[in-house]
Parts: sequence; C-alpha cells; structure tokens
Amino acid sequence: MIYTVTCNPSLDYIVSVDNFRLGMTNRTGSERILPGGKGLNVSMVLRNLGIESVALGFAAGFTGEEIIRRTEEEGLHTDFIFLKEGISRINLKLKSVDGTEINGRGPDVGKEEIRCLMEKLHYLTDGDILVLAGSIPCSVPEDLYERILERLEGRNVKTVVDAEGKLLLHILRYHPFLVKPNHHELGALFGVKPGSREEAIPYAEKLRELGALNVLVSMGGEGAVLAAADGGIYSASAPEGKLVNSVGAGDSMVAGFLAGWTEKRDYEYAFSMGLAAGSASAFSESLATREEVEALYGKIPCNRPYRPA
Ligand SMILES: Nc1ncnc2c1ncn2[C@@H]1O[C@H](COP(=O)(O)OP(=O)(O)O)[C@@H](O)[C@H]1O
Ligand SMILES: O=P(O)(O)OC[C@H]1O[C@](O)(COP(=O)(O)O)[C@@H](O)[C@@H]1O
Repeated sequence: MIYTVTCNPSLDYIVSVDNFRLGMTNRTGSERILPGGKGLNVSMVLRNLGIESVALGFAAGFTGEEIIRRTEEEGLHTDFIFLKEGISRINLKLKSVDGTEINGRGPDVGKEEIRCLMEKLHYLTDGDILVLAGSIPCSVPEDLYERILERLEGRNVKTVVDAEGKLLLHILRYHPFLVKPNHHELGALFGVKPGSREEAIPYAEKLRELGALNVLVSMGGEGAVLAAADGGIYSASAPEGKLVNSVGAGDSMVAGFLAGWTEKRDYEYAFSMGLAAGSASAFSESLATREEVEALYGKIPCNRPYRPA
C-alpha cells in the first residue's frame, strides 16, 4: 500500500488578478478553492491513475473539515489526525503572476498528536511505500521526517520525500527511494541557480552521493532530469501545451513517477510518466486525470538515458 503524509494540508485559494498592483486594492478575475498540500495531491493523482493510497496527516478547524470532506468525496481514503485547536491553512495562489503564492504556517501540532502519527506509521511493512511531502507546521520538531525514516530503517519500506532545505538534506542519509526538489530548491541547497537541465545534473548527482537513490529534479516548463538509482541520467523537456494552473504540478510528477515505477519497475517509463502527469496538471484547472496523462505520455520523446548507467 502507498501511504502519503501531509503534515500541513491546505485549502488552496487560486485566484487570477489582471494587472496585479502591489499596495493597491486588486480584484479577482476568477477564483477557485481546491484541497491541497503535497501528500494529498500525490494521493489524488495516484487515485486518478487507478492506484490506491491512504492519506495521513494533521488537519484542524473548519478548513481541515472541508479538506477532508472534499478529498473523501473524491473517493480518497484518509486517516487524518484532527487537532483540537487552530485551523488548517488557506494558501493563496496568484495565477496571473505565475509561481507567486503565500503559504500559511499551519496550526500547532502537539506531542501527543505526533505520537499518534508515529503509531500509525508503525504498521507499515515490507513492500509499502511512504510519501512524506510538503512543509511541516512551525510547531512540529524540525527532525520529524528524519525520525520517521530512522524508525522505518530495515523494514523494506520505500520512502519518497518532497521537501526543501534542511528537511530534505537531513533525510538523505536514510537512503530515500526518491526525492523531488524543483530546480529552485535544488539550487538553494548548494547556493547555485541551475538555469538549464544540463546545469542541474551535477547537483542531482550530489544528492545521490549524499544518499538518495533516485533524484528527480523538476524544472517547470523546462522539463526535468532524473539521476536514477541504476546510475543512469535521464533528461527531457516538458511536452508543449498551454499553462493553465501549475499548482500541484510537482506533486503530480511524484504521483506519475510512482505510478510508472509500480507498474513496470523501469526508470525510463517512470520518468516519462512523471513528466506527463506534471504537465497534464499544469495544462488543466485541476489535477491531472488518467486520460490527460495518457494523452501527454504519447507526446514525450523516447527517454533513452541521457547518460547510461
Ligand atoms: N509551464 C509548464 N509547461 C509544461 N509543463 C510544466 C509546466 N510547469 C510544470 N510542468 C510540468 O510539471 C513538472 C513539475 O513542475 P514544477 O513547477 O517544476 O514543480 P513544483 O510544482 O514542485 O515546483 C515539470 O517538470 C513539468 O513536467
Ligand atoms: O507545504 P508547502 O511546501 O507549503 O506546499 C504546500 C502547497 O504545495 C501544493 O501542494 C502544490 O505543490 P506543487 O505545486 O509543488 O506540486 C499546494 O497544494 C499547497 O498549497
């Protein structure tokens, strides 16, 4: 079974504002509210691709209730720990200034609630996959992901981590199956700004040297590179299409990669499925559907290793 953990889920308030002006009253041209948070998005796209998962995490208040209501209505299996105080965050996404977003801090999570999450993860076993994705609320100890991976050592559970900064750096020594920084996050780890796929490759390899088995670096419309566990490097541009909403594109890429890997145990196929799912979400209002992913998969160039193993 695949389990996703979203410590800090959200309602994403996605608005477009024509001629956005700082310091002025701006009015929305369109607005949508979608449940979000990285692990939940991964679960939703997996579900769209026909793969079951259980979505775990913390939720609170009326926003938390709405996040859970909407995701369950979509057919997701959730097992969230409901916090006694606070509210899950509302994250503002400014569509017309692509990439501009304001993500909340999230509610306070207590020791008892963290213990409860650890207990749920205690039952993961041989062959399971665990996805730890997104930021953690400020109240959660910074080493939470590390502690989880430490406890899973030796249990043959494949782990996937989509996080940034120290949260990512400190888990590498537990040999996660997959990490997926975008090029900004990858660059920030090494104090560089990789501007092309070629420039990103050496830094993806550095994350492998530090312990990650597969490093998938997403680069928005530029596509992605994969430094794979077999030593091969894959690199491809994104398929062409009209950008509609990039929120959740990275999470969709993680889901596509996992779906591809689960199906064929083949890095080239998993990489192409990741690209197709990421772009399919970027080209639609909501997260990618199976039909959209399949249609784009056909447009992805054959991904023979850029550099073979
Ligand atoms: N403008 C775009 N055009 C085509 N594909 C895109 C675009 N933005 C994102 N994607 C696809 O989604 C993947 C993940 O997007 P990215 O923005 O890099 O992730 P994140 O949301 O984590 O920052 C990309 O590698 C690409 O395949
Ligand atoms: O936990 P973080 O890093 O604040 O990110 C949460 C946000 O990321 C998202 O999961 C989207 O992520 P991606 O665009 O990277 O796929 C949103 O749904 C959510 O608002």
